[in-house]
Amino acid sequence: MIEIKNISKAFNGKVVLDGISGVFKKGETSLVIGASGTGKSVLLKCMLDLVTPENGSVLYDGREFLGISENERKEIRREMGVLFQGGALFDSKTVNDNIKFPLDMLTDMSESEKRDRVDFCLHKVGLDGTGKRMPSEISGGMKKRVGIARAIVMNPKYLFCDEPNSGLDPLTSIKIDELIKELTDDFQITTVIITHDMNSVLSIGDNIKFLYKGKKIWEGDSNAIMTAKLKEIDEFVFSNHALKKLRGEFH
Ligand SMILES: Nc1ncnc2c1ncn2[C@@H]1O[C@H](COP(=O)(O)OP(=O)(O)OP(=O)(O)O)[C@@H](O)[C@H]1O
Repeated sequence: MIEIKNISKAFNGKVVLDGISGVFKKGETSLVIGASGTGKSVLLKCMLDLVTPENGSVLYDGREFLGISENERKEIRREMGVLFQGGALFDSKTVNDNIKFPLDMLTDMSESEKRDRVDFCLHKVGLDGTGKRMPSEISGGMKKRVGIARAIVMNPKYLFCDEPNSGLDPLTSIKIDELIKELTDDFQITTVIITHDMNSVLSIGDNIKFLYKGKKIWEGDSNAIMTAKLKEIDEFVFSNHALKKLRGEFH
């Protein structure tokens, strides 16, 4: 479980996050949603300590993450996996070596142990047999899967996904969502996903935190969001033409 308390951040006097609190539960896919520029990525960076908030705390299973020594922070960092927007693979490394990278950097496992772990993760993301390919030789959806395999290779307690569906077609997006959900469930990970994909909201939104102009103005699950009585949510949810049509606004 991750708990954030009263996170606030300003850049050059402009408030970007305004006292955000909340809980991300183990075994759940928790989504942070909201329009562009509303502070989602900055919140994620605060949780990863890539940006220092002016105020607030981030607790990983009760352990404070901000303002602690680098050694203590390293311990918690080893328990995190991050799927960066666009996958962020090393173009000059094979799929195998991309996935193995955190093991090389952070563990003293033997080469054969690392190979087993990489094979296991490749299998988990449905990419058996592709380890020797280069990133340039695989599709966008496969690159995301490789990014996910790398994010779970250290067997993380916490998984962060920044816009996991960006640049993917709708069907591939659904498959990536399903994969993240399945891994979260199988390994009881606390998963935090930044998105504005309504399909993800409806299909894997165990918990949804809705940000608006730097504040969390609503929280609930994928069923509750469809009937939430907030103008800002209505604008966000029904900005999608298909959903508007379902509601009968188009004739
Ligand atoms: N390093 C920075 N310096 C100054 N302003 C920043 C910095 N990082 C983010 N901002 C500002 O903070 C605000 C929130 O940005 P953020 O990237 O969190 O939005 P977002 O909700 O993730 O948007 P998107 O969905 O488009 O990715 C924006 O106005 C952005 O310009």
